[in-house]
Amino acid sequence: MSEEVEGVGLRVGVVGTGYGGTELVRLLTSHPHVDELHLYSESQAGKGLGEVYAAWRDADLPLLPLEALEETELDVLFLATPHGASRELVTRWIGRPQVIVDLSGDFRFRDGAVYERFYRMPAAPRSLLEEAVYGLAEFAPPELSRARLVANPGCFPTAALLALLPLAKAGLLRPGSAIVDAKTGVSGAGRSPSLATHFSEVNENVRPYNVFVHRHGAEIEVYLGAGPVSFVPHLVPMTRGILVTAYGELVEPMTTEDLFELYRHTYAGRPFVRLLRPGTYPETKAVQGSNFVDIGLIATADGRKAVVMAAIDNLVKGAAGQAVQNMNLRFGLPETAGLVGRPLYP
Ligand SMILES: NC(=O)C1=CN([C@@H]2O[C@H](COP(=O)(O)OP(=O)(O)OC[C@H]3O[C@@H](n4cnc5c(N)ncnc54)[C@H](OP(=O)(O)O)[C@@H]3O)[C@@H](O)[C@H]2O)C=CC1
Ligand SMILES: CC(=O)N[C@@H](CCC(=O)OP(=O)(O)O)C(=O)O
Repeated sequence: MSEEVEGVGLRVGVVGTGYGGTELVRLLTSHPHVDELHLYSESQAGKGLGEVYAAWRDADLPLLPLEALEETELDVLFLATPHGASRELVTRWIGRPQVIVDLSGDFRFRDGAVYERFYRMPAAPRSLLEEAVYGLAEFAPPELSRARLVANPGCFPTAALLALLPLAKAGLLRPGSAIVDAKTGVSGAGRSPSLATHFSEVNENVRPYNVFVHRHGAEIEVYLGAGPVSFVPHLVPMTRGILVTAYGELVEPMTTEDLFELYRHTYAGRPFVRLLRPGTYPETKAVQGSNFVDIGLIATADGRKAVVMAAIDNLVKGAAGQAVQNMNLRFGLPETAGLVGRPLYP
């Protein structure tokens, strides 16, 4: 899918050896335009990645302390760190690597007060919030191509916004009518164990959580721009994947075929959006391990409501994959560079 761009070889760093950071390593180690890859870790510095993850036991990937960021010139630094930690790291290192791509929620809201309400911690300095470019890759603004700081979207917002933005941008979604029902795999909660992600709490169980108070509900509302959104996430017993089923009232009646044409037009030429023909619906297994988003849709018989379903891998399109896609767009590389792997199936 991707062609080589002569002469571009990036020096890349990744901070954090959690699930997001390690997924970045998986993608970046086979990226055709990454010349150098440096890994930084707060808790595991001095070890190799293979000591932290058995899957990497044969790899020569040393984990450097964060202070080593001082010593290396980087073109891109990915922060796969929790909110709060990312705020500190960006404040300290902005401008040193040419670009920082942050996977946390710290720079996704321009309005620090909204951030503080949902994340319950102090927001980053206003100048940085205003500078950050929200990297929903398929809708990224032209400023992405010169950004110093990219705020990689949340996993649920990525799926929900890709499902609903074509309608909202066309003025066809009735404000305040959107309902987003979402199911997520457990890796969305990161690698640190907790009671909620304990095997016996998750296995053979499905449960809603953070109903109407999840911070991703606020992120979806801000970037959808179609009034309040009712967002209900559910935890389901799988490792990777998000399936969003979004419902919205239409401002004017539409058929399923009208919807399909609108989405086909909106996503024409976007390599990671697989729009499914009416009558076919997305499933998480068909995107696992890949940067694809599969989108299916249908209108109600009276044409007054749309139901749009989107499936992504939360660790790829919902995190590390989209972060690499943003790096590609930022540096004028083929959008698909390093992201051509097929989904794992079954
Ligand atoms: N998991 C997912 O599906 C998604 C995650 N995200 C976001 O991406 C970020 C990373 O998520 P994920 O990898 O899943 O989380 P994990 O909990 O698996 O990993 C986070 C890593 O951050 C590092 N870290 C923790 N505290 C600090 C600190 N104070 N300073 C520096 N580094 C620190 C640790 O790495 P080390 O031990 O090496 O120090 C830790 O392993 C989070 O902000 C998350 O919200 C976004 C979208 C989807
Ligand atoms: C299963 C699970 O717990 N998922 C996480 C996903 C959040 C996330 O990763 O996103 P941020 O970067 O916005 O923190 C959650 O619902 O909070």
